[in-house]
Amino acid sequence: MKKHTSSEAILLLEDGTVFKGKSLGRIGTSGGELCFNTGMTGYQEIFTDPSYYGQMVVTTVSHVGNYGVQHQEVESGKVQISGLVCKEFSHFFSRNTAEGSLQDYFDKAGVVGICEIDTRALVRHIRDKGAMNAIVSSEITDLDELKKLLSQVPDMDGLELSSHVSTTEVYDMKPEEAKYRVAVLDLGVKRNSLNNFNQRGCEVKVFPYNTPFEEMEKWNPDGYFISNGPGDPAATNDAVNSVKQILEVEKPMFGICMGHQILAQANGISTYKMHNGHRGLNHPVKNLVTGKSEITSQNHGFVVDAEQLKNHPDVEITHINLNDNTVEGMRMKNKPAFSVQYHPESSPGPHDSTYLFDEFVALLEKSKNKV
Ligand SMILES: NC(=O)CC[C@H](N)C(=O)O
Repeated sequence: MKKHTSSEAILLLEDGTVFKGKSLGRIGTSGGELCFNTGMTGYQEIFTDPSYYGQMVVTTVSHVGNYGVQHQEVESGKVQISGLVCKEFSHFFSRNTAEGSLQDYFDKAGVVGICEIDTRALVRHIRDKGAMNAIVSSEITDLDELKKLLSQVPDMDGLELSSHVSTTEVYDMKPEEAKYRVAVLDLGVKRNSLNNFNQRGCEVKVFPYNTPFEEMEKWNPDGYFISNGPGDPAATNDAVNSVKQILEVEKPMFGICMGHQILAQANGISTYKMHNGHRGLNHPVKNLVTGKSEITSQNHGFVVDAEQLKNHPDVEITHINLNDNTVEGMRMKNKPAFSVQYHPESSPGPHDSTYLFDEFVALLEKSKNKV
């Protein structure tokens, strides 16, 4: 294996804080919103999750890259993060089934990153000060020049990003025996959500983020899935309009993460940006319907307003986060529509919450029998 030689790299935060380290991935410059993920494993799934588009990921696990990469461990067709910030970046990998190194993978994908920095100090800093933009460079050392480039990185608040990651063509994924048809509004869908539907006998047709409701309804689906995705849910107007129309026909609807936030918006409930998002694989959530707790995979920076939800006549809270009591799930009282803020498809993460896919399929079955 050839030895990789890293050059110096700089990470500059919006508040002027500077971290110096070594380069990883492609030599270059890249900016985005800095966010940290506390997961201990599953880096390739995280880096290819479209919800991270426009964000630079700080990993709190200290070693990244040591088990290489594999083509089937992706959540979309490409690497989506705008940069990686970590402590130890391993240029060598040891796993029998690995197909290559993370370094080569990033180099090919054009991902710029920085390693050998004190990620504990960095995470404490953004945990206290809140989410902020940053720029990483392994080619520019002049801080004034970097500051200028950083000021051009857009603010996540108010930013529409689904159009950058959604499919442009409608496509279909069919299990051997398909019993139900699920139309997917792709705001940045993760592959494992689609797999979970296929595993339960659902054929899925995936539509671009701005597909009008009538277009999807022409396929005559049994139900709708509103996917996860990057950016500010308040800036994703087309999806909110489609969801309002889906609610009118009263077909089963399931939303995950961005899809959950869009369902809230469609009911006139607002979302807001959190001081720090939830990103990791061990977030405790309580299901208020069953009283059971589950350990969940999470990745979000926005959240649904709990007070507005509590006072809404048609919607109720079904799940809450046990760390900070934020809303983690809701359902409509008189319509077959529900959603969660976290990731039951996990990948990576624990599988405590896959029962939600079963509950959706039960709704599909019930609504089929009604017709
Ligand atoms: N994973 C997601 O769907 C994230 C939703 C939204 N972009 C947020 O950050 O809250």
